[in-house]
Amino acid sequence: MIHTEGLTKDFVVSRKETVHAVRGIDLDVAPGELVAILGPNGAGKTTTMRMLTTLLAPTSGSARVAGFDVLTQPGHVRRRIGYVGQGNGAGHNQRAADELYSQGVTYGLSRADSRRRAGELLDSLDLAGKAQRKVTDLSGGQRRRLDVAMGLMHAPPLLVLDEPSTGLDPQNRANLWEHITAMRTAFDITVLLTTHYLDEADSMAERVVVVDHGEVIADDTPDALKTQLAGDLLVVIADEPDGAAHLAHIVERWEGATEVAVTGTRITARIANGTTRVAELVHTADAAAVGLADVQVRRPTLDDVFLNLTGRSLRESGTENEEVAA
Ligand SMILES: Nc1ncnc2c1ncn2[C@@H]1O[C@H](COP(=O)(O)OP(=O)(O)OP(=O)(O)O)[C@@H](O)[C@H]1O
Repeated sequence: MIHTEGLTKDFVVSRKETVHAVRGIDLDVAPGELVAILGPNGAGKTTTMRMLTTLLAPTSGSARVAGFDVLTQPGHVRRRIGYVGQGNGAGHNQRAADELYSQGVTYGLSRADSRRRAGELLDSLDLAGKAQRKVTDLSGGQRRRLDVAMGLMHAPPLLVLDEPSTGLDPQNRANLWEHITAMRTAFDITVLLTTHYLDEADSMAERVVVVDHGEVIADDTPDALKTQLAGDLLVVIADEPDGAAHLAHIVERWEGATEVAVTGTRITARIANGTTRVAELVHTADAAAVGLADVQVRRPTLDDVFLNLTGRSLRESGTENEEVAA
C-alpha cells in the first residue's frame, strides 16, 4: 500500500539555514496493516505524512501510495487516501451530515451515493444522533470522529491520521480507537497514523515505526521491539545490602543480563523473558542464603525502547531537528 525509498525533505528556511526534516525514509506498509509512526516533536512525522498524501513534494527519494507515485500521479494517490490532519478538518457552521455530504460530492460521488455513504459512516461512528447538529456544537471526541468520517467518505483503501487522538481525554481517546479499529475491519482499510501516546501505539498498532531526527530508528511489532531492544526489567529487593550485592554479581553472569545495578537492597537488571528467570533467581538466592523481600518483572514499554535506542526518554524528548547550514 505504501512503499518509499530514501524519502527526504529539506526545508530551506534561509540562505544559511536548511532544516533536514526527513532524511531518507524507507517504509513499506502492506494492505490491511495498522502502522503507527512514533517519535518526539519535530522528528519528521507530519512532514512524512504530508509527502505521502501529496501535500508536500519530496526533496529526493520516492514514494508510491496505493500503487501510484506521489510526485507524478498525485491525483490517483489522493483518490485512494483519506487524510485526517492535525486539528479539526470539518467546517464550523455546517451540520455534520451536510459536511459529509459535501465532501462526498466533492470527491465525485453522486448525490444519492453521497447521502447513503454519509448515513453509513454516521452510523458506524456513533454519530447518527448528531447528524443535524452543527459541527461547532459537537464535543471534541465527536468532532474527531466526524473528521475520520470525512476522510472515509470516498471509500479510500488507505486512511492516514496525523495525531488523531491529541487533545482528547483518555475516555474519548479509547472511544476513537474503538471506532478506528471497527472502521478498519468494516471497510477493509489500511491505517497509517502518527501519535505521541506510547501506550496507544503499544496497544493499538500492529507495527510501530520509530522516527527520530527525520530517520527511522526502529520498525517492528511493539512486542518485538520491546523484546529485542529492551528486555524485561527485573527488580529484586533483598533483605540486606550485602545480600543484594552478592546476588547482583551472580545475575551479572547470567546470559543476556544487562544493565545490572544495585542501590542498597534493590537490584535491577534488564533481561529477555524475565518471567522465566524468576524461579532461577529465587533458587540462586536460596542457595546463596540471600533473603528476598520482593521480586518483580516489568515488561518494557516503548519508552524503554526509545531510551535504549537514543539514550533519552520519548516522554521528555521535545528535541527539534537541528537546523543545519546549507
Ligand atoms: N514548512 C516548514 N518550514 C521549515 N521547517 C519546517 C516546516 N515544516 C516542518 N518544519 C521542521 O521540520 C521538522 C520536522 O517537523 P514535523 O512537523 O514533520 O515533525 P513532527 O514529528 O510531526 O512533530 P510534532 O510531533 O511536533 O507534530 C521540524 O524541525 C520542523 O520545525
